[in-house]
Amino acid sequence: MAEPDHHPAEPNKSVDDMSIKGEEPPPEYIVKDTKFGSIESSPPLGPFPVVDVSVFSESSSSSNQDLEQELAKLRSSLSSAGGCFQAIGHGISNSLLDKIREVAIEFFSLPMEEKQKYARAVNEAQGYGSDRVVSEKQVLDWSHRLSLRVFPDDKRRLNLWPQIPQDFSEILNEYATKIKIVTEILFKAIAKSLNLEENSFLNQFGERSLMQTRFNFYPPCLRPDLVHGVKPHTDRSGITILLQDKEVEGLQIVVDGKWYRVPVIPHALVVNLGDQMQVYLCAIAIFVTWCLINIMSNGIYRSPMHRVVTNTKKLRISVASFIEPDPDNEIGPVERLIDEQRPRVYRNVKNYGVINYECYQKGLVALETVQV
Ligand SMILES: O=C(O)CCC(=O)C(=O)O
Ligand SMILES: [Fe+2]
Repeated sequence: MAEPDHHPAEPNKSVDDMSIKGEEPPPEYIVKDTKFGSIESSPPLGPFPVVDVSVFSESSSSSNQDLEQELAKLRSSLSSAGGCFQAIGHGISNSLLDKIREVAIEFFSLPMEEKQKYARAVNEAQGYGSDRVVSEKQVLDWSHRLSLRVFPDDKRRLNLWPQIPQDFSEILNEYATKIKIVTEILFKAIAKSLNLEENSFLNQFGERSLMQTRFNFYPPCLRPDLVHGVKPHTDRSGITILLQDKEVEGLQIVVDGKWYRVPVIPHALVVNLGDQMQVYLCAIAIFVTWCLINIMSNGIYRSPMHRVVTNTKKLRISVASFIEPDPDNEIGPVERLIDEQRPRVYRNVKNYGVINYECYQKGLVALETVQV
């Protein structure tokens, strides 16, 4: 039966099936528009600093000098140098990081029939499958995802949490709980790096902030030069904490208009800001100019443009956790910070996640569409 007009067709072949059979990517996967730069598997390694976040934790006994040094790295990485850093000293054990990757691979290796039990329904965000199709022109990405809401925990849709491997739910719960703690430490550190009150972001995100964890699977592709694992986008979140594959590279980030590879550091977490933080910080950055000399000289903290490329030989997985405020809250620059000298840059928006997703799937820059 034909799909109704308002649902552009979902892909009829699965990428893992095409990958196993060694099929060339069909036309709907082939990238034609190179507005964001052509696909290169090996651009230079990027200038993404490694930040020891243990110095930010309340129980830390590190010296003031160490704290200032890590805060300086945070500032430079989130403003000019690509909007991303790799966090070590985050307090999550190597064995838990390995376990979450293992259960991801075990799930992905199950027969399609089993995985389909957790299939994403058309027009829903959670579940297993390819990305939702929102436009006839959408170029499809060479990846599958399993997306699950993990917080607030009363909002979990447990029927979409895999039963095989058996310990999947337990490990995800343990991992997500630890990531939440890391996020709280980072929110406080970011506030500190801007000379803001420590709880500024925690208060804005609130007790019931959302956390969505997405397992990304990128099967090998015969023609990595023609497809994206994930097309160029900025994250819709406030902040994203990404566990990369332990061995296989693929993530690239734009710095000053050029693509750079993000190196694999097996037990580090890649941290980047998302659009919702950029909107919020935009107003704050103007408000607190006097204490931001070094940030203002580099622009404000940004949500970086990134993409994933595939390769011919190895499956790549990653586990991304997106933290954002309640979608029913209207977000936007804080009203009292806007006046004639400090004009509004972004309009207020509700449910920004939907705007972000539909824009990037159509090849647009999401934040540009909410500028005034
Ligand atoms: O797989 C990765 O390294 C990044 C994935 C990503 O950008 C995303 O899920 O938003
Ligand atoms: Fe992303």
